[in-house]
Amino acid sequence: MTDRLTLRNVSVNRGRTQVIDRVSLSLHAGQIVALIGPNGAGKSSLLNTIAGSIPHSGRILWDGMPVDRKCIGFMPQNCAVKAELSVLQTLLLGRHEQLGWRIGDHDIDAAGRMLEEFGLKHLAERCINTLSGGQQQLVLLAQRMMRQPRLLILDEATCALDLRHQLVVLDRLRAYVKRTGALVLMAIHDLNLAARNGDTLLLLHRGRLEATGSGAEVLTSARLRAVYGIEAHIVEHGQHGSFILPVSPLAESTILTAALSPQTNTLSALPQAS
Ligand SMILES: Nc1ncnc2c1ncn2[C@@H]1O[C@H](COP(=O)(O)OP(=O)(O)OP(=O)(O)O)[C@@H](O)[C@H]1O
Repeated sequence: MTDRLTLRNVSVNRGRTQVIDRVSLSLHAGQIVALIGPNGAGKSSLLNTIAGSIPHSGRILWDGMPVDRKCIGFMPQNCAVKAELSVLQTLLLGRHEQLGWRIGDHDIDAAGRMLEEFGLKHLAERCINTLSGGQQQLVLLAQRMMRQPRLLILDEATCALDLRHQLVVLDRLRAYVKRTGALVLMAIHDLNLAARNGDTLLLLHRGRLEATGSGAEVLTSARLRAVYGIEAHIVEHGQHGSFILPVSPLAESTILTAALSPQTNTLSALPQAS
């Protein structure tokens, strides 16, 4: 049986405000799930809750059991490192639960392979707090993957990366899912990246799960208008599927009244990029 992450009626309060409102979902492992939604929608709150960092009501189960934190790799938003550790030491810490008094050759080899995979080998001896924001983000992601988690939870883990590194990371995550059958759950703001790389998209809006499905199912012009408050075209692009072309923000007053009208989802008149 494939592992499954199940949420039943999960609600979260922060301060006096309910920020997650009765979210229920069921996600099978062996896929990348992109969690999207506007600023303040509750993405980080939901991920922190699943990772066990925030109290909640309702049930969160992994394969029918309460989630064992040992099977989770979690990279929260803005998790810059201040410690004076080398990049190699930082990666090895990803395995701290397995490390005994000695660090074995296989751990060093695994860290070496991971550094290579992420193009970080030349930085192995550098102190992590001297790296750029994007380099740190890559190191911390590689560290989480050193744990070989069954459930990898990433909160905007590509936001500091240039375009090439974003693609490299998503490529690595895809390979990881294929190799291990893990579930990757990642909050991401770039909707095109989410649609292209997410097997399933979860759209969160004001703490509620607004839509679930493939990129084409979730990201319609009408939804972008109603949830994000933007006018956008969904441009069909042959074998690459569709992509979102943001045009303009709606006036605040229009956002609340934006209707969900499926007829306006595709603008086929736009020129197709070659
Ligand atoms: N520590 C906190 N105390 C009180 N309210 C909080 C706290 N952290 C977040 N919130 C509120 O919870 C709501 C959801 O915030 P959250 O960070 O989960 O959203 P998000 O979708 O991740 O946003 P972003 O895309 O901006 O990162 C927001 O209204 C935010 O102001």
